[in-house]
Amino acid sequence: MSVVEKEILLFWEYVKRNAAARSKNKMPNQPIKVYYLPPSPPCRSIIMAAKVIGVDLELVLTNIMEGHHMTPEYLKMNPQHTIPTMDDSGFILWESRAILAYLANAYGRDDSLYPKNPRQRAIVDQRLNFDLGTLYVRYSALYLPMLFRGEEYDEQKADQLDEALGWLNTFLEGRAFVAGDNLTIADISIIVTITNLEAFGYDMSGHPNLTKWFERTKKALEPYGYEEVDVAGAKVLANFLKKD
Ligand SMILES: N[C@@H](CCC(=O)N[C@@H](CS)C(=O)NCC(=O)O)C(=O)O
Repeated sequence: MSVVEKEILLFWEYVKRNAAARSKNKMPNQPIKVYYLPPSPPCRSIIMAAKVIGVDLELVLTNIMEGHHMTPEYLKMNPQHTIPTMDDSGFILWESRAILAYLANAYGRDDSLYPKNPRQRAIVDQRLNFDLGTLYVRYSALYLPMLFRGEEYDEQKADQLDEALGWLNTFLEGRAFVAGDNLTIADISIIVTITNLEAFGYDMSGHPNLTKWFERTKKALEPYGYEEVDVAGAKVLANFLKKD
């Protein structure tokens, strides 16, 4: 066999192996359960990502206002008692960003939502960690006391949130999406906070890259439930804000 024939054979084996691995991974055997509540921001990101990926979810309403997350059954599954929690044929996972990465890895048609290239993936991970450790923390510090305890707007906390939005604005310099040229799970994780801010009337006009990205990402997610899932959930939360 010539060298060229050997190369062709090896390549063909590689194509077949990959196709087999991909088709094995493609669809879950049973519907993936997600314990959720519609207005919950991290739950909204999971529902939109599943639609982008094209995987069906069985949504299990879990009303944390009524303690559905504190039952012995729920605590056995997730001792940290948070929503969203995912059950994929007995594989239990919580923390929305970990769930996003799992769904994209396990069921993504390709790796565009969560790249396999180490450096590209590292940028997506950096954005997800920024979201978890900084943006969502600063958003929560300002708004959760206002939403659930009727507290007043705190200027110092607002400045800290605006500083985080400024960093996000800088990350977006020369990029269409938060981690590069295409939509990734980092955009889907971050947009839910930005959608809340819009619903709460937060002025983001000082961050032009951010506002342009927001419009672009809304359009990208429009076919995947942006209005029905994300905006609708944010509006429910906005109703909790004290009106002057
Ligand atoms: N970092 C977590 C946050 C999850 C979280 O705090 N969810 C809230 C609802 S939005 C919750 O479950 N609260 C009830 C509790 O913590 O007991 C994630 O992204 O999944």
